[in-house]
Amino acid sequence: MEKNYLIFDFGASNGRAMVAHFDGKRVTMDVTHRFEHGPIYVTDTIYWDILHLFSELINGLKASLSKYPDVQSLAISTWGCDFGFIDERGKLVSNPVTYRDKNRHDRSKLLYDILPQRELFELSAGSTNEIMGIFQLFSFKYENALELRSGRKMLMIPDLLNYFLTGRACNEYTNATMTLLCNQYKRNWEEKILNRIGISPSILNEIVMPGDRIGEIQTSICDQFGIHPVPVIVPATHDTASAVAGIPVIDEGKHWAFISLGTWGIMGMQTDQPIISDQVFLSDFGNNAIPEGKNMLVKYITSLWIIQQCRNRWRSEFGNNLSWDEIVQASVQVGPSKTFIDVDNPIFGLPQADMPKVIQEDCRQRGQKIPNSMGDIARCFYESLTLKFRYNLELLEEMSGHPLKLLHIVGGGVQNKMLCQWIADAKGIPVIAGPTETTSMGNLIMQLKADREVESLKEGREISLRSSKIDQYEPGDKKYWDSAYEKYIRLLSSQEK
Ligand SMILES: Nc1ncnc2c1ncn2[C@@H]1O[C@H](COP(=O)(O)OP(=O)(O)OP(=O)(O)O)[C@@H](O)[C@H]1O
Ligand SMILES: C[C@H](O)[C@H](O)[C@@H](O)C(=O)CO
Repeated sequence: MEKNYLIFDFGASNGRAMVAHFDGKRVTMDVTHRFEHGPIYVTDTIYWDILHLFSELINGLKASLSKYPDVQSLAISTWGCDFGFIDERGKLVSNPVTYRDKNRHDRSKLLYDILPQRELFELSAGSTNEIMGIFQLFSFKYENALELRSGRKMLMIPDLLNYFLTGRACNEYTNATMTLLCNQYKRNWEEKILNRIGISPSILNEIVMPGDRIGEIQTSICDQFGIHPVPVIVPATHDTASAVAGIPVIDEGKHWAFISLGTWGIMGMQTDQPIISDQVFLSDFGNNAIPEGKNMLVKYITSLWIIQQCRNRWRSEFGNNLSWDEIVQASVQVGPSKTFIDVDNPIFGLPQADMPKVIQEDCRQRGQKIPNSMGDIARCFYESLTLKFRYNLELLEEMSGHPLKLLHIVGGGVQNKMLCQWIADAKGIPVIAGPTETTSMGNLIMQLKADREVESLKEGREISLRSSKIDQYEPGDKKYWDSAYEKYIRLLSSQEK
């Protein structure tokens, strides 16, 4: 008998509700609701509009339940890092601040005066990339912000949405590791970190694990919106952890790595334990939880965000119809790039009104030829990103002590076939690309586990493999990429000086 499950996958620029039909072997998905949203700049801060997100959650629920009243459960995954607070009455204190807000980045040095970066890494095992939650929490502390004066419970974005739905305030573990407030060996909050930054542990809640049932839609919400109660499961609420859970792994025994390719390129490998070492720290990698007590050793690389920002700008010049295809074709036509950027340079991670100009200015400052046309700029970006991936894949090989045999690329970025082929060529590794919807697949696997339809992540990934459209890219000629890589490495080392 076919069973239906409701998935909410909210990304940083759009969200969707999907109903997955599971026939015991395979899954098909029906997108029942889609919406756009985005960060909002006001009073020198960039916020998320959490009530807009909640109203879209309700729209997704209504659309899905009217078509599929029999869904077994629902589960929500969103981007990581960000959180809001509820006060002592259980009311929302304010809109959550986004991980791209400048303040949390600017204040990281002050945090490190209290809790040195290396110590933070060793206590949490996480990447000390400034997008992580602790930097925002510290920024609130520094400002003596209302969030901390009135806030009684800190809830990550999916935790907050779950709380609005069910009335239960808890923190799901994979996303909790995106705060750097957890000790990933003990799988619990790390009081040493909280004490050092002067935050009361009481703001943190019971930790729940992917696959746990946390309740059902509360009566007041059902009455208000004319829907019926549905069990609420926590998946890996951090979308990347869900994406990794959903990878259609073709050979678990091979040394494989992954890139979750979207606005971020989250590159890494699955390991049994968090890895804390000099090499991991110095390479800006870190650990985050994925389901079943497993770990991902990852690096958060600013990726298609840069070209998305460029497209926003180009659309204002060339018209709103400018497609990804046209940008990719323009980059193909101009031929090999004469210039490169370091996509990890913080200026590329911030919202920019004119990203093409920021790229040109960076090239000028580094004494490189300035890319002029849309094609030149896109080519410079796509090649730089490809080389950055090669660089980090080599670091992963050094860290793990094994050559990589296979790379899985998942997420919206797999629609860029040229980029997938370039990554295969530049690293000389076969790439399995797809599906675009791995986060939803990973979300579903945890609902299937909660419903005892599958026993393990491994079994879930076999379902993902049977149900997904994947493309294989064999590595081609590496000569061009070897010479480009030499130039790129020179650029990276000149930056360090
Ligand atoms: N047809 C296409 N050709 C080339 N690139 C594409 C195509 N479609 C999407 N992309 C690239 O993939 C990126 C991400 O796509 P999309 O927004 O569908 O994914 P997503 O999973 O929602 O990403 P995120 O969750 O990180 O926001 C786009 O910014 C774009 O660079
Ligand atoms: C940086 C975060 O992990 C973010 O949630 C990431 O998962 C993402 O943007 C994927 O779309």
